[in-house]
This record gives sequence, C-alpha cells and structure tokens, in this order.
Amino acid sequence: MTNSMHSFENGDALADALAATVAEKLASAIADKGTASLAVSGGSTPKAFFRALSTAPIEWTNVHVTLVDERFVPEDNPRSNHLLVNENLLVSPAAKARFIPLYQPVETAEEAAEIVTNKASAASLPFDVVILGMGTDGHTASFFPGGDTLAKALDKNTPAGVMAMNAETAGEARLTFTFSSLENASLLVLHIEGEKKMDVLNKALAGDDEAEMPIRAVLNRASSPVEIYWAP
Ligand SMILES: O=C1O[C@H](COP(=O)(O)O)[C@@H](O)[C@H](O)[C@H]1O
Repeated sequence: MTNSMHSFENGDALADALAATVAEKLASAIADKGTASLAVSGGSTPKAFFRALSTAPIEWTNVHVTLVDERFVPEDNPRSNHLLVNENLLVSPAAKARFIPLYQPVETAEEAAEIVTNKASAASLPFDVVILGMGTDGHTASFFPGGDTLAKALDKNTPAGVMAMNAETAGEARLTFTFSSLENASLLVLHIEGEKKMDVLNKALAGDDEAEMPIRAVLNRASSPVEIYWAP
C-alpha cells in the first residue's frame, strides 16, 4: 500500500489538521454504523492533537476510545498512557467517549492481555481510526526491537487482540494490540514530530529488517495506506 506524507509548519498546525481529519472519519463511521472506534498512542507527541480533538463536535457517546499500547502500570502512574489520555483527550465534549483501558489490576501483563482482548476486541475492532507514534529506536505501539513476543505480535496470522511484551528498552512490561489489529484501520496514521524522527523514518523506509525497526512492518505491509503526519 502506498504511504502518504502530510507535512506541517509546526506541531499546532499538525494537531488541528489531524484532529479535523480524525473527527470527520469518526463522524462518518457513526453515521454509517452507529458507533466509531479510535485507538491512540501514548508518549510525548500526541498531547496537542488530543487537546484539539477533544473539542470536536461529534457524538462522543458513540465513540469507543482505547490505546494501541500501554505500560503495565495503574492509571495514576505518571508513565501511564491512560493518564495522558484522561488529562488531554477525555476532556471537553470528548469526556463522554467510552474509554477501554488496556491495564487491568491483575498479577501479570499476560493475564491483563487476555482479559482486555475480550473486552476491547468486541467493542472496537476493526478500528475506524488508529494513530501510531514511533520511538527513535523504530518501535511503534509496543513493538520493541528485542521484545520477547515481537515476532508473534508482528505476524499477520496472529489474531487481533492484545499481547504482553517485555523488552529491555521498554521499562515496564507492556500491553500492545497486535499488528493484525492495527494494520487494517480505515484511517491509519503515523504521527511523528521533529527532525530526529524524520531521520528515523527515512532509515526505516530504506530497509526491511523488522526485528531491527518494527515500524517497518507498518510501513511496508499494512493493508491500509499509512498517512504520515509530520511537523518539525
Ligand atoms: O513508549 C511509547 O513511545 C512511543 C513514542 O513516544 P514519543 O514520546 O516518542 O512520542 C508511543 O507511540 C507509544 O504509544 C508509547 O507507549
């Protein structure tokens, strides 16, 4: 599938444009089938986009929101992606959206993955909108280089759902939707900012070793076109 590049002057312009595109897609899904689903990334990049999207005048009560990945930490932990979404996206009109957390208060990430696969898959798959980020190591979602379940998570034949992932560079254990859950979103976005991330993207586009840079799985073989949103 062909990837498209959308470049902006700055992060605020990108946030407004991406929020408008996502809101339109969610509104059209609601008009077609009554509900819409949105899976977003955590990290430092999406804050302004979340703020812009939270004010969109759509029927948020009909939108399921979840995370493409999460750290195995409770929602009050400063490193929780859920916390980031609570504070920046699930505010204003978007506070009415139905949020599906990936973290579950159980012993292991593996147990949480099993529980949330049932909850999240029924409500939201296939996703209408998926917003991916990318780390400077070439990870996306929690597909980390060196991750203990990376090959399985990236295998197109692994069923849609959530898996646990452990990697030296990831800090905590992670929960991540599998590649097959994300690659066919009706709108599949890669949102990156900064020159350093553009260099990482160009390196990823120049090769095909997915174990080295897992973002390559998305760029090279997602069945939906990847809409790349970038600002310096
Ligand atoms: O660990 C994570 O990092 C990536 C990228 O984060 P950023 O801070 O460089 O924007 C993010 O996409 C992912 O959801 C998150 O769990």
